[in-house]
Amino acid sequence: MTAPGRGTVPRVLTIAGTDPTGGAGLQADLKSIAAHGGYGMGVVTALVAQNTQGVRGVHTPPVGFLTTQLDAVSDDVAIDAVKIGMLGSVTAAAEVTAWIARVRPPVVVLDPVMVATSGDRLLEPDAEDAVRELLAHVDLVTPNRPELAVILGEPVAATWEEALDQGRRLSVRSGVTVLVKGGHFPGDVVRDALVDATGVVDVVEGPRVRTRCTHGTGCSLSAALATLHAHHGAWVPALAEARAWLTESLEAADLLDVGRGHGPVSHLASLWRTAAPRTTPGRVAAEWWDEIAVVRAETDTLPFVSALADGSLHEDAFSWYLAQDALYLRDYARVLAHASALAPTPDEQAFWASSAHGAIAAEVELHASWLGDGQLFDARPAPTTIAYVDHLLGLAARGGYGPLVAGLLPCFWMYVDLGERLLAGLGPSHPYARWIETYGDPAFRASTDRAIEIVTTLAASAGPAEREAMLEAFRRSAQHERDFFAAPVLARPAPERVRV
Ligand SMILES: Nc1ncnc2c1ncn2[C@@H]1O[C@H](COP(=O)(O)OP(=O)(O)OP(=O)(O)O)[C@@H](O)[C@H]1O
Ligand SMILES: Cc1ncc(CO)c(N)n1
Repeated sequence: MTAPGRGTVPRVLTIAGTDPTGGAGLQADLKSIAAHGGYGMGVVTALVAQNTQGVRGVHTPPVGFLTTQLDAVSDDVAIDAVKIGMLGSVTAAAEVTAWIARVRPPVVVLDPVMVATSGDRLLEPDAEDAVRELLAHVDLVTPNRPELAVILGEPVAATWEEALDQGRRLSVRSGVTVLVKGGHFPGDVVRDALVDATGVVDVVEGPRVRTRCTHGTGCSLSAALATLHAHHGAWVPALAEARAWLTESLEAADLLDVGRGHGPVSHLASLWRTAAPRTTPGRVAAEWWDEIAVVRAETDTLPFVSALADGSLHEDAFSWYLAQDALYLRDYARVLAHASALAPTPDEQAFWASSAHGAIAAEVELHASWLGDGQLFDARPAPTTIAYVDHLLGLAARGGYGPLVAGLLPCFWMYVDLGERLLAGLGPSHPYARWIETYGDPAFRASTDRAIEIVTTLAASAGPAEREAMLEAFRRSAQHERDFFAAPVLARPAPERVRV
């Protein structure tokens, strides 16, 4: 998605009642306007104490204050479109009518709100005439089945054809385009029709979404139409786009899990699906660590790891493991050096270079102190060692810094985690104490934290595809870590070998 240019975001005002649960009224309108790329503004006609189950009360501020709000907007902002929802009272309807006549916004959509989805009245019965008067000043009116009947002073339409006929008559009488809404008719297909005074009828059909969450569909649709008309300059394409959006928003509505009655639609579902989900380095770290929870648990329960922890590990198995680790470290250091070469900042460049140096130093130290005088004990790389190293060299060869450093991370993170836990449970005269102390060391923790910070900061700001590639590299390295620890016991069950 590209950022909109100057002057391309329509400024859309909703004049409506409120819904503190955010599914209908002004709150829903603002979400709908935003979902369609508009800048939403809101003037409150009435404060409604309602939720997904019903209306508890309505507080109407003095009508003079409604005008003060309206003028505050129109005195300052060039308005591109207006949507009018709940008016509540005769005086509010009259005030809004006078303001519209004065300001003459380019596009006005009237959703003649009379009754909430819950069945509660939102318009004083004596205000119906005032709503009819307002009709003369709007471009589109969007009544549902009962509202259409009330405005015409006729019985509620029994069939879709009857509703269309009522829409036609209303349009002829008022000169206003009517959106006849079919949401209240049964059937698997939901139809809406734009009817204009010349008799042209444009029907838009869509599947009926099986959900109880239809609270505020009318509000959201009319706000969407006001915004989309500002984009398209015509009602038919605006309705086609709004209906496709509404279907998607209804389909995702249950996932919101808001309220116990008729829940709201998920206004931003489409954007959430296509935009990269917002995250933070901390969240990435928590998710990725959790992502490898099973691999970590499998590593912890390996015979090699348990025997290392309690010190019962056979010396030969340990030496075999260390020889493999020395072989691993040599190439790991090369890959770290490659990360240093690719690093975007001097700080990261230095970090990976210093880690490369640390890995080589560790290899030299292993040779010197454990494996004896430069002789690797059984020094051919095992399949697990080759597999891990090849994975890392592959990441380096493919050239992407993100997946490469994500692939390097488990070698820090899983080791420090294991080292710290083994160190905490270290008994006296443990044969492998020195090895454990290396990895449980606070300096190694500090390096690990820096590596986590570099990788997760990069992942948090990456697009979805790059982040997934990084996670995949991280996941696969974690599996290689586990397999590396599984190899000594699996490859050489309790070897009774004599050292030469
Ligand atoms: N279950 C559904 N599946 C698909 N579209 C629906 C569904 N329910 C309503 N719609 C659509 O939602 C829009 C509003 O419909 P409806 O006729 O119910 O308006 P409304 O009664 O003014 O809404 P509300 O008072 O709930 O805000 C219409 O475009 C309608 O076709
Ligand atoms: C404020 C307000 N406007 C409209 C509706 C219609 O759903 C509602 N429930 N609340």
